[in-house]
Amino acid sequence: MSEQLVAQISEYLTPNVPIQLVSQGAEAVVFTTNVHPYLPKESYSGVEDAKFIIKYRPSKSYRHPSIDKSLTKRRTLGEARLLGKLHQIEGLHVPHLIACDAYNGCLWLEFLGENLPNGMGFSNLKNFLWMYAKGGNDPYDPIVLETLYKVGQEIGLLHWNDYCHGDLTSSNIILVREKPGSDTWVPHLIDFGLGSISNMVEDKGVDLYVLERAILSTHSSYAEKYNECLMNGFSSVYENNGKLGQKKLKEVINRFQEVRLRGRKRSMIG
Ligand SMILES: Nc1ncnc2c1ncn2[C@@H]1O[C@H](COP(=O)(O)OP(=O)(O)OP(=O)(O)O)[C@@H](O)[C@H]1O
Repeated sequence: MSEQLVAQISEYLTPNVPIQLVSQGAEAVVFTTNVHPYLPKESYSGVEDAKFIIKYRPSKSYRHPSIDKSLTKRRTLGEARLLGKLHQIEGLHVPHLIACDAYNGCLWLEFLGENLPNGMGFSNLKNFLWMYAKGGNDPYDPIVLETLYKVGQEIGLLHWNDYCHGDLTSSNIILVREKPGSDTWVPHLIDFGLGSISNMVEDKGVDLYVLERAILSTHSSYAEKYNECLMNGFSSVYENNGKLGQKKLKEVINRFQEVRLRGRKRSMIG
């Protein structure tokens, strides 16, 4: 990370907020901190390892300052609003929004997940599947298949409620244990920077295709079964919604197949 960026963030957050870098993407820098943005320390300091996420969109010097300010504000506010709305959908899991400073491009979010055993990395879906594919475990362990089904249900709920993710990779799905020590995982969807309210089957088909490709490219030997479990979970949400659900499911799946076909043609042509 450049010195200029570190200085920009440190000045904004002040030395009272110690931060640790998690990732630096094209648009945002993500940190963890043990400081809550507004609760007094006494109210959570008893909680072991209190941790929060800070997602910061730094200003971009290559953009005109006024365009930069308005883009930063719009994107930060957009993600915060979406998280707020998604949080109200029963059964859907996204991080709690703790605070939003749209003018400075900053979101504070609930920290989700944990480090997987045996140095298998952070508990996102990608690493979780690696753990079962590589770690001498059964890649078709019932825990894996059940977790994938639940991932499909999360996406089904998102789409059924007419929201789309926009960047549905296996790293943007964080798995959280149902209870400490439990082997049951609850998938949470993160990173709604490209998310939208959309009833368009095209957007839904693209979301499904992006995730299918992500699983195919990292877990090719098991991808067929994995994607089947995902789609079973996805379909179950629509099928629980009667005839309308069945009709809409057909539309989404048809479009998903079209998107897949377009993707194949594109990769054949190069
Ligand atoms: N609520 C959270 N709990 C735990 N980790 C998180 C959370 N939000 C983000 N992260 C971590 O930070 C990483 C980047 O976050 P996010 O995808 O939201 O930012 P981004 O800048 O859009 O990233 P990218 O450009 O890589 O897609 C995630 O892959 C995850 O490891």
